[in-house]
Amino acid sequence: MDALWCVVPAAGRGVRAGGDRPKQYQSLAGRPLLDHTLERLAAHPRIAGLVVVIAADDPHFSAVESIGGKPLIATIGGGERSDSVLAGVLALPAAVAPDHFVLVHDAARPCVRADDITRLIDLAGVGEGGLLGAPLRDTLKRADADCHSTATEPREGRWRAFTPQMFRRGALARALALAAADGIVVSDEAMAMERTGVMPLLVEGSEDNIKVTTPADFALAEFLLGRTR
Ligand SMILES: Nc1ccn([C@@H]2O[C@H](COP(=O)(O)OP(=O)(O)OP(=O)(O)O)[C@@H](O)[C@H]2O)c(=O)n1
Ligand SMILES: C[C@](O)(CO)[C@H](O)COP(=O)(O)O
Repeated sequence: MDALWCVVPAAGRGVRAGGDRPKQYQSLAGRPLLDHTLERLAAHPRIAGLVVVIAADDPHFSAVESIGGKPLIATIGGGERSDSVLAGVLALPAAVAPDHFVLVHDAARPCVRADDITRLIDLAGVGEGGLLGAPLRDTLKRADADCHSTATEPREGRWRAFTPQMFRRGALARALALAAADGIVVSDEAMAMERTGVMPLLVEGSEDNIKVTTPADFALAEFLLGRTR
């Protein structure tokens, strides 16, 4: 399989992270979180190029034509992550044919391991795509509005979804557009594909592929940056 392009949704507001700027531009080990993620993706030998999706009013993004020797295209996202991902898929170069696989990886996940990306490409690339994730290992509780546990949910067969997620360009664009037309906000690409009858392959990845979401996640991500590659 040829090297794949990767769409990087980076148009979020980072509300849960707080701070004076969206989390993807906050400092992680002395540099913007987004730079770590883009450089890690660009360093992967099976990634051909990156489409980074930014907010229309983003004053922080530094436009460059390449990173780590790989082409970098910037495009404008939308109100929901799924809108941004669709915009990124549509902004891929024309040379990325509809049946070519593409990756989608959150800007907010800077600690993704290269070996996990390789395994996803190798395992999910023989079917209709898939995603990195990990089986739930803790007991799962259902909470009421007052944070009291009302039930224990079965965890058998339950996974946490990570990114990258990997699907064929045309099928992904159609699935995302269909969800939007149906008024459904999908929380990941796999959900959009599942709605079309695809059963994405779950590929177990490292639990340190954290999504930086709250202020506390920055310290953990800094710790993990030095221990993952
Ligand atoms: N309209 C949006 C919303 C999110 N994202 C991106 O999707 C990734 C995962 O989303 P999340 O962690 O929820 O980021 P935010 O939406 O920024 O966080 P919050 O919900 O706390 O505002 C992030 O890299 C974020 O920049 C995006 O490109 N476009
Ligand atoms: C796509 C994702 O990273 C899978 O776990 C996650 O859904 C994105 O975070 P969000 O807060 O749902 O946008």
